[in-house]
Formats: sequence, C-alpha cells, structure tokens
Amino acid sequence: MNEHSRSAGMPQSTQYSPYSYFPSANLLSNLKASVSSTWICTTLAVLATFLILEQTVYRVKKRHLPGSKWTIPIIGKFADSMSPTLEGYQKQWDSGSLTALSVFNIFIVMASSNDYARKILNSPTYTEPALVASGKQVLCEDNWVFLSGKAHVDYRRVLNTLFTRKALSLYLSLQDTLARQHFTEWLKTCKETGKALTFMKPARDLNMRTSLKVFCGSHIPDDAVQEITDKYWLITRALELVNFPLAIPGTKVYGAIQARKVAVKWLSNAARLSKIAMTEGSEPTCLLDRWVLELNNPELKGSKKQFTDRQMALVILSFLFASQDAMSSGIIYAFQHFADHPEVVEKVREEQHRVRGGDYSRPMTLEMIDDMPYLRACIRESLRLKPPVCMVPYKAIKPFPISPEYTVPVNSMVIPSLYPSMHDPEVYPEPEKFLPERWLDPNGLAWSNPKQFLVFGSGPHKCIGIDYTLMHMACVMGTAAVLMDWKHEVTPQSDKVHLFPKDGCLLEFTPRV
Ligand code: HEM
Repeated sequence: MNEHSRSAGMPQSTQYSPYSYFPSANLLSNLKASVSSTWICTTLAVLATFLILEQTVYRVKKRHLPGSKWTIPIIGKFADSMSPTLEGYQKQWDSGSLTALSVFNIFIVMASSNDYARKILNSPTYTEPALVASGKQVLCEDNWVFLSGKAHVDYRRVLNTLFTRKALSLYLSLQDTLARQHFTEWLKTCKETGKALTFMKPARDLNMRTSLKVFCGSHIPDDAVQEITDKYWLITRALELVNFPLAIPGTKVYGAIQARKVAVKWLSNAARLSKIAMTEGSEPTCLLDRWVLELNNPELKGSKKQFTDRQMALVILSFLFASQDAMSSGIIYAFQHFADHPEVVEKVREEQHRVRGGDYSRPMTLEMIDDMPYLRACIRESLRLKPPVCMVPYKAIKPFPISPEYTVPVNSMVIPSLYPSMHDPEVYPEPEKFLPERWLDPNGLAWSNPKQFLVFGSGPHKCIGIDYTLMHMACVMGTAAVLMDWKHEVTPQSDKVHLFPKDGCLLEFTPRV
C-alpha cells in the first residue's frame, strides 16, 4: 500500500468531509435542499440589489433629462445601437436638445442643438474624444490621436503643416492621376458586365489607394498598397461600440490587429525611405517627404523635431482611419446626388468647360478649383445634406456643467450630434433638398452662419483634413462629370442612410468623351 492509498483509508471521522457529521440520509437531503434554497435566495437578493442599484444610478445621473425613465437591465439601449437608423436618431434628437440613455451601464448624454454640440467640442478642460473600446488595441496606445491638452496641441501644430496650400498642390496631381485610373476601371467593369456597379467598394478602393499614394508616394510599393487596401476592412469592422474584449484568434479585434501590423510595417518602411530620400536631396513627392522637410523648418520653434519611423507610421494610420469611412461616404453620396440632379451636373459641366477650356486631359490644379465656385458649392451641399459623420463620441473627464440646469457626470459619454445642425431649416431652408445655390451668395444664410456647418467638427480636435477633403472631392467630381455619364438605379434603400446608402449605391457608368 503506498502512502497515498493509506491516507485515503483513514477513518472517516478524522477526514475532512462535510457529510461525515450527518448520519441520516433524510437529514442530508434536507440540508441539500436548504443549501440550494439559500443559494437561490442569495443570488436573487444580489441580483435584485444590482438591478435596483443600476436603475438608481441611472435615475440619479439622468435627473430631469428626457429619455427612458428606466434602463433595460445590463444591456440598456444596446439593441438600438446595433442597428442604428436615421429615424431612430431623429426621434432621440426631437425629444430634447439634451437627452439621456444608457448602454451596458455606460451613461450617455446626447446633444442635438448646435449650441450644446459646439460646447462639448470646445470644452477641452471637461471633455475629450472617446474612441470605441477596441480603439487603443487597434490603433496602438502610443498613437498621437490619444493625446490631449498641450501634448495634443504641440503634436498637431507639426501635423497642420502637412496640409498647407503648398503641400496640397503637391498631392493634387497624384489625386488627379489616380482618379482617372479608377474611372477607367469603373467604365470597363460596367461595359463588361452590362450593368450597374455596387459603388461602395470601388469608392472605398479609390480612397484608400489615393490616400496611401498621397501619404507615402513611391516609398510604398503597389503590392503593399493592394495588401493594405484589401485588409483594411478588418480594421473598420472591429471598431464597433461593443466588441468581444479579448483579442484571440477568430475575433474581429484580433483580425484588426493583424491588419494594423501589416499596415504599420509598410508605413514605417515608407517613413524610413522618405528620410533617406530627403537626406539625399530628392524632390518631395508625398506627405511623408513634406513632413521630413518641414522638420528642418526653423519656424517650427518649440515643436517636436524628431519623429521615429513608427511614430510617423502611426500618424499615417490615424489619417487612414479618420478619413477612409468619412471620405468614402462623402464621395458615394456626391455621385448619388449628381446622378439624381442632372440639372446640377449640367451646370458643373458648363463651369468645367469654362475653366478647363475644353481640355479635360489637363490635370486639375488648385487655381482651377479656386475658379470653380459652383463645383465647390455642390460639394459643400452634398456634405451638408448627408454628413458622413453624424455624431462624435466624447467623454466627460470631470463633472461638466453643460447648462445651468444640468451637469454631465464624470466618465459619462457625451455625444454631440452634428446632423441636426446641418438640417436646421432656419439656416438651410428646405434642408432635405440638394440645393447647391444656397452656397453661391457669400452674404446668404448658409455662409452667414459658419458655426452651423459642423461637418468637420469644431474646437481643438476639428478635422485636420478639411482642405484636403474638399480638394479631393472637387478633383474627383469635377473630372468625373466631364469624362463620364452615370445613372443611379434608385431602390427603396437608396435614401436609407447611416454612413452609406443601404443598397450600396448602384451606379452605371458610360464614357462621355
Ligand atoms: C468627408 C471627409 C471627412 C469628414 C466628414 C471628417 C470629419 C471629421 C470629424 C467630424 C472629426 C471630429 C472633429 C471633432 O472632434 O471636433 C474629424 C477628426 C479628424 N479627422 Fe476628419 N473628416 C474627413 C476627412 C479626413 C481626412 C481626409 C483626414 C486626413 C487626411 C482626416 C483626419 C482627421 C483627424 C486626424 C482627426 C482628429 C483630429 C484631432 O484629434 O486633432 N479627416 N474628422
């Protein structure tokens, strides 16, 4: 008999066993019943306490704000957030300029009026942008987009120099070339298939390839551009409000992290090559080159002067992240609006003819765009009518007295809705109509109320790519209008918006010249 089996044979009374004190089988089963009923009672009591606490916390935070009196236990309005519709948001906005809700016990204050939206965006001592939970895993904790306060201002001062007029005119010729290449592809596909394109993917590909070439020029090879373009959707789909928290194989966050690693590898390499090229005295051809040259600019006093390849790669990643969905949405709706308003396209074509003198093979320049007020009005109006970003999540970093009557509790989400500002009939009469003319009179209502146009946000985190976006859209739409005709296959889903038309936007392209 070994040591182990001997000890197993010790008399019962000396062994620890909960049952050894209870000789009767009846008593034993009574005890089991009483233990399990105690467990049930305790569990129910804990659950009830939790539920009461949850409702109480919600009610205390909400105070008098409009919104459900009770929150759905644990998940709150999660189901609504999974399938957001414009109608759903509209109902929320109509119920008050400040309203409350809760999702997974995150308390959220939504602001729909222009004043409150602007106040949230312009109160950096009380609020800061809040990305979805997976944001840091996907974009990397050390990405500049997570900076706030002075560190953010200093970083941004350097990045602003990448979007000066001089820099933009360098990017424009690349944008022009790539847009034409994509038009040729779209025409070919429509000719071969004899039917409309689902425009969503071609538009996204145009934007991603253009961004990568504008940002990295020849420092990124074409196969890397293709690899990042193909994998980028893994990043987009992982940035949901709620995700499985662990990045294990098979989860969306894991897929996004793998896609980001590929992108950062190529972008870091591009930064390295750009530094070498600029040291060798090559001419700048892309945003990275401009950046490397700018760091030697004596006017950047007090700003950060050195950036590692990885830091530069993470900045480019943040630009891709911030621009891909918004720019794609902007372009898709611009094509849809143009197709649905042939009278507008006629005017765009007349203007193109005037400015380009009928020579459409000449690349677009900034001076040409300056001389195209009608095209610029169309782009502004398209962005106003279907703003690509309807709301921007912020977080209260301390109790935030947003109005004399209400203070947003610390750690709450506070979300300015941009859409209602752009559909205010006081500033934009007939707000649901596509009326570029409203932007032609510099003294008209639209231009006289610049604070109302929140397409790009406001305050210290206002979009850094505004001029770049407007230039890109003008280049694409102006040239598309003269080189192609396109028909929009309208479906019942065409006007169902969130970020993109729900039917993917069906467009059939044919050549004009
Ligand atoms: C139609 C196109 C675009 C729209 C509608 C758009 C809209 C926005 C909005 C609403 C914000 C948040 C502003 C705030 O919090 O006040 C933002 C931030 C930002 N956008 Fe854009 N954007 C577009 C294109 C771009 C492009 C092309 C780039 C890069 C080249 C870009 C880079 C950024 C960055 C880096 C931020 C964060 C800035 C910061 O935190 O300092 N965006 N954008």
